[in-house]
Amino acid sequence: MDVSTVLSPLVTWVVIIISALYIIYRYVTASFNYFSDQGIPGPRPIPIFGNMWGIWRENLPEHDVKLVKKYGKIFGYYDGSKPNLWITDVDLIKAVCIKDFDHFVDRRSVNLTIKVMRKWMILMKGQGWRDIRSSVTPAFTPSKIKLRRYCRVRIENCFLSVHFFISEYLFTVVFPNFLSTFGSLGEKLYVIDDFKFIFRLLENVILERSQSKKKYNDFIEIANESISEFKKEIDSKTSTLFMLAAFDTTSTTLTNTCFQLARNPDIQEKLYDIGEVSHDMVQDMPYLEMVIQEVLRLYPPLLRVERQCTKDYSYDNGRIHFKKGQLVTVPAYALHRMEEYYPDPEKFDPDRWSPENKAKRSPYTFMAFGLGPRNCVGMRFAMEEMKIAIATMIQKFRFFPVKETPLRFFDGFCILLQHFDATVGVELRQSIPTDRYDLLLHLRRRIFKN
Ligand code: HEM
Repeated sequence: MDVSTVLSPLVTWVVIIISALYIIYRYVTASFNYFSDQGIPGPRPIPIFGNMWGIWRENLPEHDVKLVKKYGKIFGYYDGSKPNLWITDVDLIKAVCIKDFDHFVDRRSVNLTIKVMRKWMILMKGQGWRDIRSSVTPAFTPSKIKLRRYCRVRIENCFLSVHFFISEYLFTVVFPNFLSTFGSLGEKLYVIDDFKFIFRLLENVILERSQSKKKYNDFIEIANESISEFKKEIDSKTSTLFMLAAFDTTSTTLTNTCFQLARNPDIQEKLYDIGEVSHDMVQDMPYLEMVIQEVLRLYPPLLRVERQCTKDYSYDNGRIHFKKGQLVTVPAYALHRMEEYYPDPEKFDPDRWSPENKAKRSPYTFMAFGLGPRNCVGMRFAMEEMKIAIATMIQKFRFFPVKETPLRFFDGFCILLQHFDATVGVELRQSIPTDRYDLLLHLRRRIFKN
């Protein structure tokens, strides 16, 4: 047999395969010179995963701190193949979130077809977001909040938390079109049991309330009122976001506050001296507010604040270009731990928030509630709710550290801070006839279902 007749189909196949691999390689790495062309530093990306390979093994808060330390205040990162500029430079943060917000209206596209989630305000875009934001905002003005007496924050509520999905979320970041392409499979991945529990709970509460005339004055009512005032086609599922945004963030912050108070008895006693609280008093509790702000600085429940460029933009006389579709990340957790902005950053020090000390710092160094027109709509509500909860707890209980106290957060890709294990000692302040009565709150968090 003629060797050339055998070789030529083989050679043809080898050439086809190599060419195909080369084309795929070029396709998946096409965006990888986006930042280097602009002279912006950053970690080297790899095909398909960009800079996210192995991130599921990392502890995300620590990962973000390391990156910022290594690459500085402005650097390029790739979520899969998508360019994402990380910024901790206060002028650029201000430009993106406030001054030139018009170019950065949206958050990342998740392309959800899942009915229950696609109307979440946090995921909405452009005009749809503007419409719902302007209808919801009036429900959170100080006068409206004042009308609501939500002292019914029960201790179990404080510690309710949704175990946010790690692998599922990572998947949608690297492959953003997956959910829209594989609708029902996406739904199965995303809507985990914890979510279903919350959805069902909320639906039942709303149904029950619709059948009674009783006023509850809590955030479920806020969400529902503002949504029903909104004339467009919005269903009650929108309020599931309020429930998640409100429960998870506030419960995490209350847990973290208990920890810091346990470790800092002087600060705890200073809060106790404030005495009984009422709604009106809570407005004027500067020290309590300083304590909560310091807790939020050390542990911002949302580790990263994100924007997507919605219109091409150029910054600093064209030094940095943002193309439509590009992502921008403000790594809040890492920003809050930058020595330059917060000296001795690991130290819990509420005095950083005294008016004099605050005035020495740029306001754009604090991102716990985000910034600008797209910041947290529930910020005032959350602050008041937490102030009342903490002041009420401190009057009744004293927190103290126990052996297993180290506060740890889950490893893996989850931009919500999730406790791995949180144990704190609690004793009743009132003297009880027999002896001191010690309670141990064991707040064990499990990512894996039992
Ligand atoms: C400790 C409590 C809370 C923290 C730390 C927190 C933090 C945040 C952050 C960082 C954002 C993103 C902001 C940005 O991108 O600039 C956000 C958005 C949001 N938060 Fe909160 N939040 C808290 C409580 C609440 C509460 C109580 C509610 C509702 C009652 C709420 C509702 C929302 C909504 C609807 C958005 C999306 C806003 C939009 O896209 O326009 N949050 N929150």
